[in-house]
Amino acid sequence: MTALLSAVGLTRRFGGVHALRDVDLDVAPGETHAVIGPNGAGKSTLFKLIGGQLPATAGTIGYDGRRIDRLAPHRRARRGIAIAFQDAPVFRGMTVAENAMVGAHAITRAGPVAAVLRLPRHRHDETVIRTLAARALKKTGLDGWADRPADDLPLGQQRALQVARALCGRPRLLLLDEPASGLRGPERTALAGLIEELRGEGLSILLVEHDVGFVARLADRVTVLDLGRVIASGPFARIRTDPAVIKAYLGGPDDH
Ligand SMILES: Nc1ncnc2c1ncn2[C@@H]1O[C@H](COP(=O)(O)OP(=O)(O)OP(=O)(O)O)[C@@H](O)[C@H]1O
Repeated sequence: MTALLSAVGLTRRFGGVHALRDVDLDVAPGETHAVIGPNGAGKSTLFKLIGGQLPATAGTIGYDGRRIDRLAPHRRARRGIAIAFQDAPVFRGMTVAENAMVGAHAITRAGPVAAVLRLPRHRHDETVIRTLAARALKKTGLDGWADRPADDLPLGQQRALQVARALCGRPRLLLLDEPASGLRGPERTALAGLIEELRGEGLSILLVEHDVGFVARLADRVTVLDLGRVIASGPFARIRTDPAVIKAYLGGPDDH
């Protein structure tokens, strides 16, 4: 099957540091693909390259049959790539629904000037945005919180709100950056259930996650990075016994 996302030879240097070296990775339509690796492996850098927050030093990124690696982040968002960053801010002083709506502005046609001037096409957009937000909050179990200040949300619901915000952009590919980080058992289980539901609806998901149980439950395929390189890729059951993966996580005598 043709991949929805296809990164080839992705490389990113920061001065003398190779954060990513010649990384190939693809996400098939409807697949949940996890990226794991020890601290400093290059996972966040990979996400930023795909989202467009950072340019690559070398390599290409194809999405839906076209190259996107020179597009600005908002143009990638319009094509259906949404990112839920673990540390993305919940805007304080705004309601939960208003926070979710922020994710829809990226894909509306009128843009911010029309919004300020309150042009008719902006008013049309506003109706669309409200509908998208209401749907996303229902899907993420936050509909009961819609009019409450976002500051009131417990951590589990804040993560759900990051996902709701991303869903407002009507993505075909959802990038999730350590969604389970800091969550307790029941919150983690609820979030895993939500991600499973989204996968069941055919959404393609690329997930960076440290929580091995989370990855084992959700990922169809796992790519393991170490020191910026892909050291293994395949189903979780296979990579967990891969000697290179075990060595990367536990360290070997020649690492010191
Ligand atoms: N803006 C930057 N400037 C300089 N070096 C950077 C920058 N961003 C990342 N790096 C370096 O690139 C390498 C990969 O970092 P990255 O944050 O992508 O790893 P990671 O796998 O996400 O790590 P973690 O699991 O700790 O979040 C590290 O050596 C890091 O120090």
